Amino acid sequence: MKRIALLGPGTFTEESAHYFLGESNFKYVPCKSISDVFLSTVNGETDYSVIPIENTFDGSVTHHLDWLFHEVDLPIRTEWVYPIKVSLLGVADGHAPLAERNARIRKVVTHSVTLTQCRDFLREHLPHVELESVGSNGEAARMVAELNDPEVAALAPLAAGTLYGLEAYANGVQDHQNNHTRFVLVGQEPIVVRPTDTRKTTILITLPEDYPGALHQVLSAFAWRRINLSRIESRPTKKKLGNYFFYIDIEASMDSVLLPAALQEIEAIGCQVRILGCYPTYSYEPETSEV
Ligand SMILES: O=C(O)C(=O)C[C@]1(C(=O)O)C=C[C@@H](O)C=C1
Repeated sequence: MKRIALLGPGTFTEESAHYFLGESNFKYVPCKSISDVFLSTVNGETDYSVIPIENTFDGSVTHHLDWLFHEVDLPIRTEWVYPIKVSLLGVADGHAPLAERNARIRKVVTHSVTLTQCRDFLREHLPHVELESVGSNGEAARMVAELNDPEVAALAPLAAGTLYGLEAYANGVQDHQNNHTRFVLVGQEPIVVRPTDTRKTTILITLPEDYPGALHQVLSAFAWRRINLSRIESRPTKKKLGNYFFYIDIEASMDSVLLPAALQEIEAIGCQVRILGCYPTYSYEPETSEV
């Protein structure tokens, strides 16, 4: 059975992987930090890693993109987009009145990305609390259960509350209902989850130095072939101040005629092109009762 490293237990990453890959088709290996997730696949302890890379409201998880460029050579094998619904969890208090509960809480523990997704909620309902960020939301829930302190709460998935025996003080507290996170599965071997017609290609491009208009030429290689780009992000190469590479998501497959031709044209002007993956992509289909 293939092994998959992910942040967990009790995280959104785990919940989304169970949803898209199935709970029993793989052996899931929960890790405390994202570097442990990456390294377990790099060191051969697992076959794949699940990495959150983008959120609707917080944008790219740049730290994770940088790992893919600088630290590891793990191709992207598939991608999925999953809705993030955050709950406020704490020790059971027999459903105390909301105002009493909010006044009692003095600290909220969560993952830094979840914090940015719940800023308005915190400002409105818990403006007085101390905020502590930890490696994952599952870890936040675990800490609150272990502390067993009614003054400390976690922002985490509802499932983490069930896992650690916490009460849900409030559900759906993320500031926007349309809150989604994009996850990628990286690893050395291709994987087939289920058939889909949608494929994407992700590339990393480093521009030649002192070549005026290089980025314009890169973009026009896609534009005149009518190849759609869904994301372009610049990140420092860390070699020299002002030196950047571009992380580009392309809505086309390397099996098409046009995309390899566009990449050849880009290489011909002296750009370095690294293909990070050409992979199937899945999106969440809500149950009809959820719509
Ligand atoms: O801590 C978790 O629950 C995670 O799965 C991590 C993570 C992230 O790193 O973006 C995943 C999805 C949510 O957007 C918030 C946090």
